[in-house]
Amino acid sequence: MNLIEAVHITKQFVAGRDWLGRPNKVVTAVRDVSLAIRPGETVGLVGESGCGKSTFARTVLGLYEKTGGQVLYKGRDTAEADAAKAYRRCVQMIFQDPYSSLDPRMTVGDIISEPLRNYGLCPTASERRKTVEALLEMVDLRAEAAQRYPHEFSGGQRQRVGIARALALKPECVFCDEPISALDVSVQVQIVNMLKRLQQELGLAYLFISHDLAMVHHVSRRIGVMYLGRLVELGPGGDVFHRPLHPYTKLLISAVPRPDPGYKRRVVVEGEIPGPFDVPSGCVFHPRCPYASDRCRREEPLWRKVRPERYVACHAVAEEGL
Ligand SMILES: Nc1ncnc2c1ncn2[C@@H]1O[C@H](COP(=O)(O)OP(=O)(O)OP(=O)(O)O)[C@@H](O)[C@H]1O
Repeated sequence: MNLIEAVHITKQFVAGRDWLGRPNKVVTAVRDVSLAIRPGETVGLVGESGCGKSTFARTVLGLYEKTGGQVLYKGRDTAEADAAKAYRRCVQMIFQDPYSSLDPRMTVGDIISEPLRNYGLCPTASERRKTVEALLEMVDLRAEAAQRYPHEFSGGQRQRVGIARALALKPECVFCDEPISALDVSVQVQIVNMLKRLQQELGLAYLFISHDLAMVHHVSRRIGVMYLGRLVELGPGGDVFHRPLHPYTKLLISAVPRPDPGYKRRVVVEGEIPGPFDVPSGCVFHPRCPYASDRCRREEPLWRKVRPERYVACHAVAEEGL
């Protein structure tokens, strides 16, 4: 059974109001995205900045109210109070910026134990101290770190504190929103390896969000590719990375740096992402797509299963019968 299933999730933001305060300008940050996460697996979500990755994660988590769709937790609709309560504990999030996501006025011990206090777990101070120590050890920080403040730590150490806090409630799934992009490359490797170790030890599932397709490929069992709020491709990680179907995924892969100095980057498609207020008709990717036909300009492609576990929304792929 799926641990979490996002079904047809849509999220719109009000971006302008008329003189009576009525919304007259709306941004659709996420449109009709369905994605399931199974117990213990990592699903990567990739796409350029502004394509709606963070909004999707925050909406599925319940940090943003959804405009449409359903979130199921172990098959139960999280609109129901009981399922919602269990779900809130089961899924936690770690954020991109370890500098701003931790309250600078709180000690690391208080930051990590705050969720325990909010849920009435570990009622005594000594129980909380022991739990905090165990959590610090899990993320390779020393017990003394609990008495110190976030500014006394490096970026990588602060991200470890964020991870320890996310683990405090023993979640089954952690949404990792660009968890390493603010860190130095050597620290990125350490954090990714630690996330993998924690996954093994604790049986965690991850939704791993990044604009870096190579990194997403490195950590994920399955990869979803987003463009302008839509999911355009989904499949097993190796398949999406080595045999992409959607022209946009091919564009992302052509942009992945190669270690070979003789390698010439093959730019498959060019052009800027349209703004959220001038979303193209038909397939939203058609202005940048080298395979675009009249049909792509007119008709939005359907989300199609092309083989087991493999989905894509593209007229060209459908017509070639892949
Ligand atoms: N609170 C908000 N109010 C209005 N528009 C928003 C809000 N949050 C996000 N958006 C818009 O929704 C779209 C998707 O943004 P989102 O941050 O989810 O993308 P992203 O893929 O996570 O990009 P990044 O990696 O830069 O965070 C963008 O057009 C953004 O401007």
